[in-house]
Amino acid sequence: MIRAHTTPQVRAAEADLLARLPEGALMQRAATGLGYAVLDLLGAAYGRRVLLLVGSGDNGGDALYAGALLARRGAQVEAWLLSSSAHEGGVAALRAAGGRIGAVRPAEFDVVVDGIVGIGGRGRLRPGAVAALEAVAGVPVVAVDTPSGVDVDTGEVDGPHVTADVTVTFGTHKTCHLVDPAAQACGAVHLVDIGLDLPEAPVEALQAADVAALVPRPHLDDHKYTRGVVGVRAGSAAYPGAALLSVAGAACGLAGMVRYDGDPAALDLVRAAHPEVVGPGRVQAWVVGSGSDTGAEDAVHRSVADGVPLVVDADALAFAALARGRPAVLTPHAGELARMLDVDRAEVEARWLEHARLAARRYDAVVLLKGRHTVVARPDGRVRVTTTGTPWLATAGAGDVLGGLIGSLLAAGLDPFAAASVGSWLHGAAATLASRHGPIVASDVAAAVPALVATLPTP
Ligand SMILES: NC(=O)C1=CN([C@@H]2O[C@H](COP(=O)(O)OP(=O)(O)OC[C@H]3O[C@@H](n4cnc5c(N)ncnc54)[C@H](O)[C@@H]3O)[C@@H](O)[C@H]2O)[C@@H](O)CC1
Ligand SMILES: Nc1ncnc2c1ncn2[C@@H]1O[C@H](COP(=O)(O)OP(=O)(O)O)[C@@H](O)[C@H]1O
Ligand SMILES: [K+]
Repeated sequence: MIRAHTTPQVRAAEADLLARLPEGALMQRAATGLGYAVLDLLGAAYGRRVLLLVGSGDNGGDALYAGALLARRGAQVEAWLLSSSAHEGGVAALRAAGGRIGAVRPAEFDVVVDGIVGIGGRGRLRPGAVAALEAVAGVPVVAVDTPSGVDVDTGEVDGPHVTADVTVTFGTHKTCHLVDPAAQACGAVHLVDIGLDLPEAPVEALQAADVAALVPRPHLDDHKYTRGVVGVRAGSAAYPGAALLSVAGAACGLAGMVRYDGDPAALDLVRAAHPEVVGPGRVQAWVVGSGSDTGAEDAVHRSVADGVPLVVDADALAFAALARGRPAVLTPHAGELARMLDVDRAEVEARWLEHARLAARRYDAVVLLKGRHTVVARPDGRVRVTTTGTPWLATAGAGDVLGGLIGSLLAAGLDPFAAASVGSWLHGAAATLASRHGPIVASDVAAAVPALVATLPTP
């Protein structure tokens, strides 16, 4: 599991550790990890030209000590001090190692180390920092802890900021490493363990091993009913394809049986494509709404009345309030969530975390906000971010497949938060697997799920 802690949590853990370690030890751990990460990127130190952008705090201190490490290995290191003060020990260490302070000719560097601000950054970057970033545009950047200029604890970006190739963070991940738009500014994120002892994290990202432990697998004595039956109420005369794709997601093999109880107009198509799918009857979970058109309200009513967990997607999201307080997963994209909350789509896309959490609280259900890094929020504020996937997944009908897949996980007994986060992880990873030979369509994603599950590590 990747865990993202808040700045106050990191500060508290740091204070705890600082009290037990010799002075400067923590920064040495951080700077050493940073220095080797820069070395990794450069391939070698000797003769390479490194520019440190140094702010007034400990983030700049990390950059200066890492610069000293690189200078001792033969790199030409220069530090551009962006403030009237800089970490004194770091400045002395860089000088002692042969590094230079000031007199910078920006175009000539192999890498820029962004030590402007980390978790102590407040508000927009100051003009001097913005000018420095403009001067080094085009040079690869390693960000220290966080890309300067992004909001560390929300993932929001409001103004100029660093766009890094690599971000080297310390002790734990922060929200900005997972949640867009800030996550897009991080590049590859590398975590350096500095020994912090941390509490439970409010934001996390499942990894393959976590998914392997959560994904339902049949027991020796299971039969189809004990594995769970998922029912699909999707599709309409206008949108029969949505029925097919929802069923395709539900019929990836993770539940024991799939029932189709949608528009009769789509039934023959469903039967022809999925002969294993049966008609209406008892289910352990419902998937409602994809392409449901005018039948959406009735589908939500009947599914809620059944008392089993449900996935509410697409057209049914307009009636999501009917599922309030039920074990439910609502699966809007940004435009749909904007309508649910009566705000502009741009507002949602600027503040993913805030809006996913707000909707989860307001609808008292798990909300899965679809995007590049999908955000899954529980009413109590806990969040999982999906980091699997590929831009090829932005294809019509992919959301229908996701709804069906999550429904099958609910039917198999996963709670809504687990079903949503595991389903979303599998969906993204299946898209990546399916797209290894090129472009994909939604049904390719469903078709790749079984092969993907086969690659999961044995728990
Ligand atoms: N907390 C921890 O556990 C550890 C922290 N370390 C480093 O320390 C950093 C935090 O250091 P600090 O608390 O000194 O804070 P930072 O160095 O992140 O930033 C604070 C400094 O930047 C200036 N500043 C704030 N907002 C600015 C803005 N918008 N534009 C320009 N300058 C701005 C402030 O005047 C302040 O002096 C971490 O990000 C990490 O790099 C590591 O050395 C080791 C462990
Ligand atoms: N840029 C992107 N990178 C990765 N995944 C994306 C991107 N854009 C969208 N997605 C994913 O693609 C799917 C699109 O679903 P959705 O918007 O519901 O489309 P549809 O309604 O056509 O099915 C979602 O799972 C979403 O997370
Ligand atoms: K930084």
